[in-house]
Amino acid sequence: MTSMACHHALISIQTQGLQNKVGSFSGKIVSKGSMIDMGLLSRANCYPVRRNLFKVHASSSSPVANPIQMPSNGESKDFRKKSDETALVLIRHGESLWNEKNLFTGCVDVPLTQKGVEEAIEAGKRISNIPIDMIYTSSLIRAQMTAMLAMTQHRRKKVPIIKHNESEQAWKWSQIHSEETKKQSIPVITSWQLNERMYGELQGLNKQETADRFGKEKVQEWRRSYDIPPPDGESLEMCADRAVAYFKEQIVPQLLTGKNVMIAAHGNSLRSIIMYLDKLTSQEVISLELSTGIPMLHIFKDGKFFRRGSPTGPSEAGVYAYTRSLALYRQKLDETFH
Ligand SMILES: O=C(O)[C@H](O)COP(=O)(O)O
Repeated sequence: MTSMACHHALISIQTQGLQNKVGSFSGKIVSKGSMIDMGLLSRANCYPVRRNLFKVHASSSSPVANPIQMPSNGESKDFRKKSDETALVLIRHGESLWNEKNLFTGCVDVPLTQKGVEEAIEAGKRISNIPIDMIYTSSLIRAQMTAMLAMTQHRRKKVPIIKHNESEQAWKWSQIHSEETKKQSIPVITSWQLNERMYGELQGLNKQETADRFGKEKVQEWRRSYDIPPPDGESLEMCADRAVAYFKEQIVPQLLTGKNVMIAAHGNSLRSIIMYLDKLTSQEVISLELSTGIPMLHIFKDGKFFRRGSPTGPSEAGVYAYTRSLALYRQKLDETFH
């Protein structure tokens, strides 16, 4: 596959040097999977209090194969046959006001532009036929806006609800006291560990002016290398230490219980997670670029992650025919919501 064709197929991922590692991005060739570190899953949790708060009953999940609740005699009935695969959707937030101004943003909490809002809605259309049972976002508003706006387009029409975990009281005061209403909602867990890499002394500086001042190569090294941190900031490796650890400790257990998960986060926190999922080397991750507002799909099956490319192809069939389970899910949506 030429790099142009790859670029077209995946849009946001620069693939040079990556094809051999992850297989074809056209979706026709199954990509190489990554074994989950099962040892880490059972390791003592770093966030014991939070973990209990986040526990969601497995019965509220929507396995890919038969996920939706079909109305029957005016009542909802679950169609839940255990599926052996779950979907993992990753999405970088839409354009922010500082992306527009070309400023280093990092952990500064900046909202989306109008274009970013539109990108999030467009992303939502592209994943509107993919099951989503849980959403994880960073604690930054641009990722949260993106997740919420994307979900307005989902055909299942469940309501995404932020689980407030800043205190026991906030948690308690935001409880839902109807099992039926709970079934029609999607928990949204916000977590600082998914935040953008902290850009240190670069935060608020113009990217072009910084390159002019320190040299293009130096700035590119700060922005894309694996282990060289920007002044007083986090390297990708440091960002991975918290983002990938959170992914393994909090998100993988949800996938293992059959939950379909969406993560709305940031260029570099997602690069570190994709590096883990696709087993990229520290050299390969240098050329991994994520565009704003482009969703990416992985399938989790038998403890491995399979990249399914980005659901942005010209025809949706090319996207959703990737797996039989996703095709079945879509068929159920067609039958129920048409
Ligand atoms: O934090 C930022 O400035 C951007 O969101 C990501 O920056 P990058 O393109 O340098 O990775």
